[in-house]
Amino acid sequence: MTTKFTTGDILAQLGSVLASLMFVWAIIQQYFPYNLRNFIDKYSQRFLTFFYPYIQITFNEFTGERFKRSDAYSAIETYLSKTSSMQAKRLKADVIKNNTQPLSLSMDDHEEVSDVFNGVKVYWASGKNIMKSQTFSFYPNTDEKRYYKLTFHKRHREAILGEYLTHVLKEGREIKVKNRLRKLYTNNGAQWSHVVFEHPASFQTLAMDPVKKQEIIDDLTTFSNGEEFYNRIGRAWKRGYLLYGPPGTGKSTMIAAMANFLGYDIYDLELTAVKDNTELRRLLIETTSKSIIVIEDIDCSMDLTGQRKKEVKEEEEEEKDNSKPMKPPENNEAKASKVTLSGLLNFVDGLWSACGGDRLIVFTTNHVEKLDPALIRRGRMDKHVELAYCGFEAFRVLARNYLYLESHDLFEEIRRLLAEAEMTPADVAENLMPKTSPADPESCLRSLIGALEKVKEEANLKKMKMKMEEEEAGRKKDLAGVKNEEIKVVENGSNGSV
Ligand SMILES: Nc1ncnc2c1ncn2[C@@H]1O[C@H](COP(=O)(O)OP(=O)(O)OP(=O)(O)O)[C@@H](O)[C@H]1O
Ligand SMILES: [Mg+2]
Repeated sequence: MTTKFTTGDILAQLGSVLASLMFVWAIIQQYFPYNLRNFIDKYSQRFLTFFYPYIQITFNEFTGERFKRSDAYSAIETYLSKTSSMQAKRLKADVIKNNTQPLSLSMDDHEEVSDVFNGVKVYWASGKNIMKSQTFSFYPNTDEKRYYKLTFHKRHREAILGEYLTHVLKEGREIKVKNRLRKLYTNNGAQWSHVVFEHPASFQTLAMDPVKKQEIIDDLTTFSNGEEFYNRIGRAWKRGYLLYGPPGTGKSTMIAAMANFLGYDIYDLELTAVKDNTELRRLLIETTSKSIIVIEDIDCSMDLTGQRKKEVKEEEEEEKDNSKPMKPPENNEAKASKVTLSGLLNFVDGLWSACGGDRLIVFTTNHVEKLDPALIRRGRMDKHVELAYCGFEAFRVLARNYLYLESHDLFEEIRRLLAEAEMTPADVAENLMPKTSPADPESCLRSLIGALEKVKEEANLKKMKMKMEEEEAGRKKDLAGVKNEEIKVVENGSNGSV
């Protein structure tokens, strides 16, 4: 009869041999002189590696700099959190203030979990070394050095050291970016200050044509996963979006939805507060990767000749206001804007090539026709998105969000009216906002129908007025033509009489 040993049996045997050796080693450490201990340590390790086919790698929590947590350790911790929550018996929980996930879980000390990568099984164990403190303290001992130990068979050395570890670190970092508290930066002159970004907008709640929406989601996904692609084709990892449409169609809401979808920070750049191109460059270089840089109402922030309109307007008003003392000319000069279109274009084209990481730049405007074609050509603003008046599909999203309605008898009437009247999603949303508790969907829909009819009526009146004005102008023109003719005739007549 032959006895079969499973891999588990062999590992168990090796484990007990190791445990015995460790025990012997502990005794040796107590009683043998330092040199002899070193000697035994060295040769016992060689002996073990000869018979033990597994490789171990330790990732310490702190390396090098005393108070700096190792990036690899925290990426591994994040990477293992999902596996740990399913496999480990003892877990550590930490609260993270995040919209999507309230707790971060990791395995407790001296736990072990396994992971499989391309069919290869590896083991991750957590452990800690406690340093003996020389001083007495009432506080808990902080000299605990935690580590993760990765164990795998030596025949997989190449795959694990290369592909697997790269995968672990990349995925861990990505999850960390997604889970972090995101920030909204605004510039006060040349300084960024930030608050926590907690806008609830999402693509689900954004009312727009579903096909267009899916196109944008796909584009963003491709962009955010495109590091290798951008490297391969030798282009900076950036993408420009131009969002245009009338006020209240959801441009700012879409930016918030984009940031939530990608897990990016937002830098809301107020161009009118930036002194000159140098300051602009400095501000933009300070932005971090995985962020969206937003310039709202680009046509109002900057004139296409390079002078900011707001300030020019202010100056004009000041000139009109005689009660205010006039400022000395040099003061006015210092105040004039020096941020130019070419400065902005140079930045859009050039900076990201020098800074690593991915960035989206988003411009919004109510008047796309006013923008210089140089600013919005593809390559600078790669994707142009029109946020339009509310269509029926966009209305359905709002009805679902505001009133939990998938369908209703009044929907057909609303579909007909939306095709005839121009109303922004912001106005439609306002009409759908429940005015009673509990909400009465029908009265909200009727209020929307009333509002749409009013808009339609006003538009018809406006059209009629314009037509009448045109006809009046035409009549006046004709009359003027007739008068001119009469004058000519009179002139000719008088000439003839001479
Ligand atoms: N497409 C939309 N989907 C959902 N809500 C919308 C949409 N458009 C507007 N809203 C609602 O209307 C409000 C105003 O919208 P938002 O600020 O995004 O408009 P905007 O296009 O940026 O306008 P402006 O050009 O004046 O900056 C938002 O708070 C949001 O609740
Ligand atoms: Mg806006």
